[in-house]
Amino acid sequence: MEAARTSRSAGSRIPNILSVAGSDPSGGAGIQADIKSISANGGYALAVVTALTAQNTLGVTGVHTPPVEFLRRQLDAVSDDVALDAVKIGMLGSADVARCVAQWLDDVLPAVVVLDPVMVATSGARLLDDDAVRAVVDLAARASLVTPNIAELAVLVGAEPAASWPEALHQGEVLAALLGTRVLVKGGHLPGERCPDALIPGPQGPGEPEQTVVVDGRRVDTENAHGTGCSLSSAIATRYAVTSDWLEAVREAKFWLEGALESSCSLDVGRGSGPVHHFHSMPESRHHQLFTDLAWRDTAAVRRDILGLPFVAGLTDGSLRPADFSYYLQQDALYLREYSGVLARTAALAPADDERLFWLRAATSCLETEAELHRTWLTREAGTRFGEGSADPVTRAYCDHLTATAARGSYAELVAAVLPCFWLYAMVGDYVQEQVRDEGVERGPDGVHPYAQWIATYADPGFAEATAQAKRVADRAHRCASPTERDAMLRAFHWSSVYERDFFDAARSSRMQAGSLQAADLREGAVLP
Ligand SMILES: Nc1ncnc2c1ncn2[C@@H]1O[C@H](COP(=O)(O)OP(=O)(O)OP(=O)(O)O)[C@@H](O)[C@H]1O
Ligand SMILES: Cc1ncc(COP(=O)(O)O)c(N)n1
Repeated sequence: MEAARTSRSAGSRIPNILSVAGSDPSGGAGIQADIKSISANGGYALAVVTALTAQNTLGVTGVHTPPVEFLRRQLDAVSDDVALDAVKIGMLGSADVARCVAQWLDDVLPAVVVLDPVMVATSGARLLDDDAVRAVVDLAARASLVTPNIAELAVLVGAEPAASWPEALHQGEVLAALLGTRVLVKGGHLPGERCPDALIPGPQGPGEPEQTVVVDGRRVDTENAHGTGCSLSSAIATRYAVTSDWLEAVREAKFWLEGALESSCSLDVGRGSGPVHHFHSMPESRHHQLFTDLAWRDTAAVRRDILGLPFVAGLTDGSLRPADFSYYLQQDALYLREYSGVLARTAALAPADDERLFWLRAATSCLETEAELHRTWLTREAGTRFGEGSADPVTRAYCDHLTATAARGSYAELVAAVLPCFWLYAMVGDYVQEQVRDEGVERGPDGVHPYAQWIATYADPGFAEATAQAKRVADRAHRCASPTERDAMLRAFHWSSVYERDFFDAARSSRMQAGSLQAADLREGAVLP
């Protein structure tokens, strides 16, 4: 039964998928699994409850079935208002319930119906009365796809459970012919290293595979298979509503379920057969993201500012005034002295030897390698010595921020505060080097780029490796940090990034300030100091 009522508008809208199923309060099967599966597969989940079970991962201790009149009310409430792209049916429980749902299907004629003929829970509890099988078969004839497991397949065709895959396929073909609809035979309960399913076509229609297609799959070694049938059928209904292709829907749903089974180990729910992790491939919540991803995203605007600074353009095409570069280097030399002290403090707080060594090396190299560049340039070009002069307001503020964090913050916060000095320099170094290479920009009078040595220092693979290591340490610290500490890390990273930006621009702003001061004072006829 295809067609009749279709939803308001096809296309890119998120499809509405209704689950009509029993409730599993432990969340692994039934309507709870369906809602997660539909959501994880890109649908909007609606849910009508056929029965309430009292169950957990160990078993079912009770079933309560509300009056069928109320079931019909729930069904009508949904279908009177919402255009349904697909309906997935799970636990029916009794013949009355099955008949009620069948009647509603006849009245509403949903475009797509996937029936998972739930009969027995993994734990062994019966979820369908003995006398209800006939009513389920009647209902199944109205479905677009039926997805029985090995035991359910046997009951539906009135045979013993298949002991082999070929036998299961044969029973699937018998059922498809009996019902006149598609059947998905599931290999989950058969032994073997593989876990194949097979889509057996119903009556031929356009786009319908003519023959049975086996969709092979790996068997995941896990005890957590509670609710796989519910999750699979909901996923297929959703993916079909998106793709309009049964085979594609089965392939996508099975691939997704394999991941959910694999990731079930990241959950810790109950002592029995646990649930699968429905949201294994969804972007993790902000709480579970890497610090470096969060921090990088949060400071995108600051980085845009940095790459747009005249200082960076001047470094790239060599047009940066040597006086501005000397100013910058002089401030940087003052900064590096304090920064190396802060790195040494970071080392002192480090929880493990490898991290301690890393920060100590960074503190040393900061004074040795980087300072060398400053020494050479400053002596040659500016006639001053490394660390001479006084800190301007930006340098002062940046150093105060770092030393305050070193004095009062946790290790994680301090790591976040020192990280931008690695990361943003590596970024600028790479950016400038790439531009110089790609655009063949101006060289100095001797054919050499005037700032080649600076560029080489920060675009150096060794510096890139140190930056990568600092990022790994920050992510590790973030994983162990409390929520308050995590917020503090983001704030510390943000402020250091802002200071980095202002630092690159400090020579120009101090010149502009002096210039505007001069202009204003001249206008007023004042005498400059
Ligand atoms: N260990 C496993 N590894 C990989 N796939 C599995 C595994 N167990 C089941 N599956 C898959 O899960 C889906 C459900 O299969 P299964 O035969 O277990 O249905 P079911 O018995 O109706 O499920 P449920 O356990 O929810 O009752 C099928 O696609 C099957 O291939
Ligand atoms: C409400 C409800 N519906 C379906 C199942 C079958 O799932 P499983 O076979 O994994 O126990 C269940 N246990 N509970």
